[in-house]
Amino acid sequence: MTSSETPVLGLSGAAFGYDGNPVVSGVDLTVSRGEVVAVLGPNGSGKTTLVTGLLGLSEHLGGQVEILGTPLARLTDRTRLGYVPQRHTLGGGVRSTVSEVVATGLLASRPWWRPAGHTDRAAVERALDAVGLADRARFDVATLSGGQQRRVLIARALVAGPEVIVMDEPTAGVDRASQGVLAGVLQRLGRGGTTMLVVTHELAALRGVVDRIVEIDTGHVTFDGTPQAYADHQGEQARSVGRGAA
Ligand SMILES: Nc1ncnc2c1ncn2[C@@H]1O[C@H](COP(=O)(O)OP(=O)(O)OP(=O)(O)O)[C@@H](O)[C@H]1O
Repeated sequence: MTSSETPVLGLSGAAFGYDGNPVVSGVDLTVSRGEVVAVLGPNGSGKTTLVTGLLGLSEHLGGQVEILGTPLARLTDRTRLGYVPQRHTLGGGVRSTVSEVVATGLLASRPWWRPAGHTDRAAVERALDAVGLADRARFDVATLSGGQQRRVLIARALVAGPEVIVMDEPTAGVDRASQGVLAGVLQRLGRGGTTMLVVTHELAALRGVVDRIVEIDTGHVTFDGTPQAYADHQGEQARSVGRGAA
């Protein structure tokens, strides 16, 4: 058990990368229960490497990383983290209903020999309800729009009841109206107390949803604070560039 004061994520001097080579390093980051944190930064700065490192999908190459009070290397129950991967929709190759896709999010927590029961079906219904797709449960996923498919993937990440959800660009590549719907889904989850770490290039789409911004540039954290402080920081940077050009 973790107490409510135990940070959901606690990183100190953390480094993550590939094949032994760090891409992000020196990351100090503490995320408390219920926080909704946007991770911003230029292309290739290491945002995905950082968040996938928390999921054990990129290599942890240094520093301390604790998830819900447990060192990353000792975290055996991966269902405590939910993950919505980057640029992912559900193509037409696989014929599955929306419910079936969401139910795959329960596979890690259910022994293979136990068929889905009432509790599992109720969890799928709750997750679909949370993303506003309860009425699409029996639809073939391939018939859904890109934005709706993202919501199916969010439901899949939610269904096992994770304590933190990591999302990699959930609003990228969908039209503005769908971005608004997705932002509404994230806002409801955030208000319900779900801790989220959201990599995004589209901060405007998530205005009012995130309560903290972490900026990564060339593998290092270059800002960590509130959206208002970030706006001030950007204004200050723009002014100093202007002064340099004058
Ligand atoms: N699987 C991998 N193996 C080796 N290097 C990788 C791998 N994935 C990413 N990289 C490298 O790590 C660096 C950071 O990539 P990363 O995807 O973390 O950045 P990002 O900030 O998420 O970028 P974007 O905004 O474009 O998604 C890049 O130089 C990239 O080429």
